[in-house]
Amino acid sequence: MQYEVVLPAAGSGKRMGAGQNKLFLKLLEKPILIHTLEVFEQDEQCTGIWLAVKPEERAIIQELLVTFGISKVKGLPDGGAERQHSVHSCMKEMEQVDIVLVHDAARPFISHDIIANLVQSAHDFGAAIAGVRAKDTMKKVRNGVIEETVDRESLWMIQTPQAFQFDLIVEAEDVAEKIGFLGTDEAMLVERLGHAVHIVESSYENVKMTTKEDLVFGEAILRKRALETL
Ligand SMILES: Nc1ccn([C@@H]2O[C@H](COP(=O)(O)OP(=O)(O)OP(=O)(O)O)[C@@H](O)[C@H]2O)c(=O)n1
Ligand SMILES: C[C@](O)(CO)[C@H](O)COP(=O)(O)O
Repeated sequence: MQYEVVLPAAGSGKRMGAGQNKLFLKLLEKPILIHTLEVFEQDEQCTGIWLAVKPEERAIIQELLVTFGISKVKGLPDGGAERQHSVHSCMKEMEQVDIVLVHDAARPFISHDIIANLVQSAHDFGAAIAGVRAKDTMKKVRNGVIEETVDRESLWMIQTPQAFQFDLIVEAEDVAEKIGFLGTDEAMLVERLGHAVHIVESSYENVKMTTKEDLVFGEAILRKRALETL
């Protein structure tokens, strides 16, 4: 089942502390951004990629697309102050499609089988997001003191891709912009509309490259996968 993907790539990478957009940092000699783009370039079901970028980084990203042979990018709209704004910027330029995925460009390790499950679930139910079950005990903390231990059995660590029927996510983004609601993921915007969002079990390898430690994990995952192909 075909889909288009929105990849927000206009962040500043503050938590990475690299002094640049972390997506340009390399994992085994290839930029994080390219690792992620290649997943969708190589997925036959992906019919288009939309990349939200900082205006001052557009030229360098266009050069990277040519260098690495990424041909599916349909547009590079300006990113916004927040991740949600960057995503919405892409949505405003897209033409109608059935299913659209939103995926952090900082998550290079998503697999085609999980993407396919998300697309099918979004087709069936309207909205579906990737996640993994919490592995650690989770507690609410206030002023440095434990306030509550949350029942771990019902807790999931949410990732991207987040997959939606196009009209649903466009409505959710438009409403959020109109009322000034800011979420940390797209699912929050759809939940606010009262629409059920389904979970699709993902992989613990689908790590978002956020802090320097994640780069170590990332290169280890790449080496592991290289050994598996031998
Ligand atoms: N205004 C923003 C903020 C983030 N992103 C993108 O959204 C994804 C997830 O965001 P995050 O991991 O938080 O990236 P940064 O915002 O760059 O990181 P930080 O919060 O540490 O600055 C990344 O691919 C990032 O490039 C974006 O397109 N526009
Ligand atoms: C969308 C997300 O990846 C789901 O876990 C996460 O909320 C993004 O957070 P960030 O601070 O914008 O990286």
